[in-house]
Amino acid sequence: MLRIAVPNKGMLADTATQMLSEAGYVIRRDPKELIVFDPANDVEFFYLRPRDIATYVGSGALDVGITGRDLLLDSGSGATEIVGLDFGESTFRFAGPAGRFSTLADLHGVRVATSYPGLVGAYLKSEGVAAELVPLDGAVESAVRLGVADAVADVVSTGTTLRQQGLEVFGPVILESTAVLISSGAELAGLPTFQRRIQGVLVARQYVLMDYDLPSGLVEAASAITPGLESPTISPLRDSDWVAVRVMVPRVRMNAIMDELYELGARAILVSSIHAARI
Ligand SMILES: Nc1ncnc2c1ncn2[C@@H]1O[C@H](COP(=O)(O)OP(=O)(O)OP(=O)(O)O)[C@@H](O)[C@H]1O
Ligand SMILES: O=P(O)(O)OC[C@H]1O[C@H](OP(=O)(O)OP(=O)(O)O)[C@H](O)[C@@H]1O
Ligand SMILES: [Mg+2]
Repeated sequence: MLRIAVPNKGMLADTATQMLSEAGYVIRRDPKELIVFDPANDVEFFYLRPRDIATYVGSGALDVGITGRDLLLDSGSGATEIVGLDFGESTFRFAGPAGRFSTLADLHGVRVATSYPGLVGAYLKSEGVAAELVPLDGAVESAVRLGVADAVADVVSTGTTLRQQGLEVFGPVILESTAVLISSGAELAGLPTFQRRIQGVLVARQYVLMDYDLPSGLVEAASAITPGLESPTISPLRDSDWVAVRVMVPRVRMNAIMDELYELGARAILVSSIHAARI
């Protein structure tokens, strides 16, 4: 049986649970439930703090898990990233009072507050910067105003929290983070199926199905616009001057592609959602 760690709270929890539901797994009905058994799929889900998930998976206590790349690296655990999950994107940055710092080297001998001491310590070491870390549990942006640190290193999403505290980012991006699927490295019988199901959810979210009618002489030009994953499906129409084309296209490009196809001469261009996929 595959044992899977899922965030029980925080920024990643809702989307992670929704992905599992879309992948056909049993999810918890009550936020207080910590362990959910899914006998039909031979898996067990453990709802844990996102910050602890890499530790459980790295130790081999659990087989796979969903967490943030930043949390995985901060943990220093031996778990490995299998695939990015296209949600929970953030950047990890240094920030300080507006105008006070401009480069990484300015951090020499300075106090840096963070709730990611493993990640930040390793980064500063690799860059040869000797700063003093001030480990905090959260809300680190307040540390400068309150005088316990000179700068912070933290997750930045919209940048609103920094701005409200009169701080601005400086220096290089420490990390581009996203939610990731991580594994203990053990080769387990159920793992390939779980991975394919998660991949199927990603594909269903990233792609749409596009159908259009096309003058048969334009197939090559249209295939250049919509090459599909393998190759577009071309079906005959009753009017032999026309064909029907069915193809997967990236959701973010769907409208631009419809415009290009229409200009080329395609008509009756229809888009539908993909509910599940195995690629
Ligand atoms: N706007 C955001 N704010 C905070 N975390 C975000 C944001 N966007 C994405 N994330 C990601 O979510 C994860 C952090 O999740 P979460 O906030 O639940 O953990 P935490 O900060 O350690 O816990 P808590 O806030 O409950 O103390 C990280 O991987 C982070 O990169
Ligand atoms: O750039 P923004 O959109 O403002 O988001 C970034 C903020 O969100 C997170 O805080 P969270 O709510 O997780 O609280 P925490 O600091 O206590 O972890 C993060 O630690 C930043 O403080
Ligand atoms: Mg947080």
